[in-house]
Amino acid sequence: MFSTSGIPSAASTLFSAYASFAGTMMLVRSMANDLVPSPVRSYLNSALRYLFTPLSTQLTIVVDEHCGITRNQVYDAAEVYLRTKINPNTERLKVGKTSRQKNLNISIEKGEEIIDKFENIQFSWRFVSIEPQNGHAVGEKRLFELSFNKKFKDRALNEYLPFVLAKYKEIKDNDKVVKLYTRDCPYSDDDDGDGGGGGVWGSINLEHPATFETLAMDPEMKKAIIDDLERFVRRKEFYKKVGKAWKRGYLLYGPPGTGKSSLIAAMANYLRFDIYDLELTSLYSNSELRRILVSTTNRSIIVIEDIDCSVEMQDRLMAVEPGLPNTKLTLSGLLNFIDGLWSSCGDERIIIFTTNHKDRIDPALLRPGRMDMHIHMSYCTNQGFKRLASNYLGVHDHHRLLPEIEGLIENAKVTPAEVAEELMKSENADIALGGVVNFLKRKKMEADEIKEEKTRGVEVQEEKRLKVEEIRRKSVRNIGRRVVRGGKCRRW
Ligand SMILES: Nc1ncnc2c1ncn2[C@@H]1O[C@H](COP(=O)(O)OP(=O)(O)OP(=O)(O)O)[C@@H](O)[C@H]1O
Ligand SMILES: [Mg+2]
Repeated sequence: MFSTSGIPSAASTLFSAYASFAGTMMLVRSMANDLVPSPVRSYLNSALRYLFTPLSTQLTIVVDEHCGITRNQVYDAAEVYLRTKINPNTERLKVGKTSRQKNLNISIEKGEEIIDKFENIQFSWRFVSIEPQNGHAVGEKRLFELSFNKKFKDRALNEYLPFVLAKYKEIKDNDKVVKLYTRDCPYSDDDDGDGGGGGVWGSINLEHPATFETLAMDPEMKKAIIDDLERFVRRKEFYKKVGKAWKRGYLLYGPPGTGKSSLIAAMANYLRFDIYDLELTSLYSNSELRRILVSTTNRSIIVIEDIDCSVEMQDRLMAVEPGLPNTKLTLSGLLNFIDGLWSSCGDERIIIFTTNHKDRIDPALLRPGRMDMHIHMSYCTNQGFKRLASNYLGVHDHHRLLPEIEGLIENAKVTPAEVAEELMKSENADIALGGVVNFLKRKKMEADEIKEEKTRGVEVQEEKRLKVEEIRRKSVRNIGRRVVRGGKCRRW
């Protein structure tokens, strides 16, 4: 029937030719499978794929989660950086948070693509997760594929990826929970694997809310401190160039309750540096001192509070170390030791000493070049009071009692801690500020009384002195008379 029309016959010929070609190819393929060894086969396959795929303008860099057994920093950086690039087109996200993280951890889900622009170059990131064949989550391979136009390969490697790494550091620093390390802390919540402080130090999160914003102190002094800190952290290369250890020392002095500890907390919160609270009086040997200092981490503040009291250690005999001469730990010895230690290891260190009595501390500490900045924390000033009133009551410049307080506070010698205590007594600004006025008046009265007593004391002493003088003069006169009476000598 087909042969009568002619055309179907051609189709059938074509069909049978194709069938026989396909059959031959299958035969060849199965023979090749049997005869050609598998590595050669896969090489041939990829070579053929390469020959028949049109040339791509795109380059893809694969960023694996691990480099051998350690984590790949570029992967971690990409993961954190891409969180900031999530846009309305992103369809699936992952969310998580550990107990010690401040913020929610949002990241993209597998298969999602994020487009980023860097100096007009388009970069496309894709998150890929390859599950193991056996269906277990363990052994899952995660990676990012970064694709961009081939001609930007150098810029991607030399500019874009370093930029992503720098952003990662910045984001991590901001998200970091600042810790307070002490030696008597019985436990440590330092389990984030960064090796921070472990061993001889226990830590808790620094929950101190003090910031430069809330600190009541002279605005110029505050600015000078912030500028100094900022200059310090950005001058890594400078310190290297001049051959100085990258460290900074501050001496905070002033009466109790003027904000020395609050300033330290504000500095730590500002820089996101951990604090190591070093209690010198609990130290028993040089080797112990060395061990605890070595176990502090970079980007940290070592604090020695009340140095005038700690320095009773000046003549303290330290335990004799085997093989070493009997050594006393003196303050200057400690300082030299810290200098030496820091010159050889450790970066971005700050050391802070505090004292209530600057006049009582070892001159070694005051020597020029030893502490970079001496900061006087003084009694509450008008400016300081305004800051506290705004912090505690939300009262700014306009309140009927402010002028009266201004008139009283400068001479009252009250500490910010005392003022803060008064301001805490009521949420009602009228009542709280009224309380401050009464408190300042009471303080003034007490001060006047003390002054009066002192003056009275001086007057009484003067009276006594005059009396004694009078008696002495009288007795001399009497002696003179007696002498004259005796005819032995002339009266004068
Ligand atoms: N300058 C200040 N600005 C804001 N609040 C302050 C200031 N000074 C003190 N305070 C308040 O008083 C409390 C005690 O202050 P802080 O412990 O900082 O004083 P200190 O100078 O370290 O005292 P000490 O010499 O006794 O250690 C703080 O928690 C804070 O509430
Ligand atoms: Mg203190």
